Amino acid sequence: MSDYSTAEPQSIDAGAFGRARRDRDLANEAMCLETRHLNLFYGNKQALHDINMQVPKKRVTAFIGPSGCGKSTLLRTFNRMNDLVDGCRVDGEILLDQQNIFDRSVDVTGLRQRVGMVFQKPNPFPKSIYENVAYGLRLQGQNAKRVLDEAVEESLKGAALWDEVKDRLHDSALGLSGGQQQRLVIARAIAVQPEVLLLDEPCSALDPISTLKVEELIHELKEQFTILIVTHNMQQAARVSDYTAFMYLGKMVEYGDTDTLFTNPTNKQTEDYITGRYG
Ligand SMILES: Nc1ncnc2c1ncn2[C@@H]1O[C@H](COP(=O)(O)OP(=O)(O)OP(=O)(O)O)[C@@H](O)[C@H]1O
Repeated sequence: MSDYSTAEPQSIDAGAFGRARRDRDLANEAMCLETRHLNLFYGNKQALHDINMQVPKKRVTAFIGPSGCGKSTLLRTFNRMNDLVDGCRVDGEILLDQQNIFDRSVDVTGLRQRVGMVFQKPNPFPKSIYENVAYGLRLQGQNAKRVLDEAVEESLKGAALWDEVKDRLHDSALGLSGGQQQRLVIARAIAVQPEVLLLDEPCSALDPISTLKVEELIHELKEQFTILIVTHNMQQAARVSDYTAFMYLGKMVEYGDTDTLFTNPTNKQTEDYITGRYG
């Protein structure tokens, strides 16, 4: 039975998560990703300082912290999106299933298929709904109609969008609402069957109802994928995640089970932030 309820928590106190407590323990998890002494620099400016964390498989891990603390930078490092930023330099390691993603032998396009990403603002291509979802598979050389039809249907079902679009698959994706576009982008990401999904504030451009749908979707997707989410919204982090990392000034201040971090943080900075005393 799902432990997820859509009720809005009144505050971040014990029992106010809008869901049952999960009380996860990293010691009992199989790991998907691990960072080791990860430092990142934009030119001379260091944006990440000695990040060491393990990200468990098929769980939701949330990154929270004040603006500019490095949440998005860290998220983008997991599929080397920062390679595209001029002057950006990384040292340390990130292991994906025990292989360092910075190894020369790693094919970055392949890495980004294994580690898919969804951004804040829905970014469907100016193509049909069908072609948006089929895009990654076509890039891999898959053009068999039967295979694509099946993958498009499965992915749209997986993104909880199929019922809303099944009769208009060949219409432009740009005609969908913002919330539908974000679920389409998620369908596009899962069509290539990644292991990991990186979600960078996926709900911040959405209305409350679409936000709820995406949150419910995240809960379903973790059956299949390892999910990392950056969010500004602490209630959202508390609702959707199993584990939470609190970052401050490029450092990981506290990381662990979401229930514990929000109800009994070990660090004073974490406590100040989650109780709104930060600033
Ligand atoms: N492309 C870039 N070039 C130079 N500095 C950058 C770049 N991107 C981010 N930074 C800097 O790195 C630091 C971390 O930024 P980042 O966007 O990762 O933080 P964030 O926690 O995600 O912030 P927000 O919540 O506001 O999105 C900030 O000081 C930011 O100004």
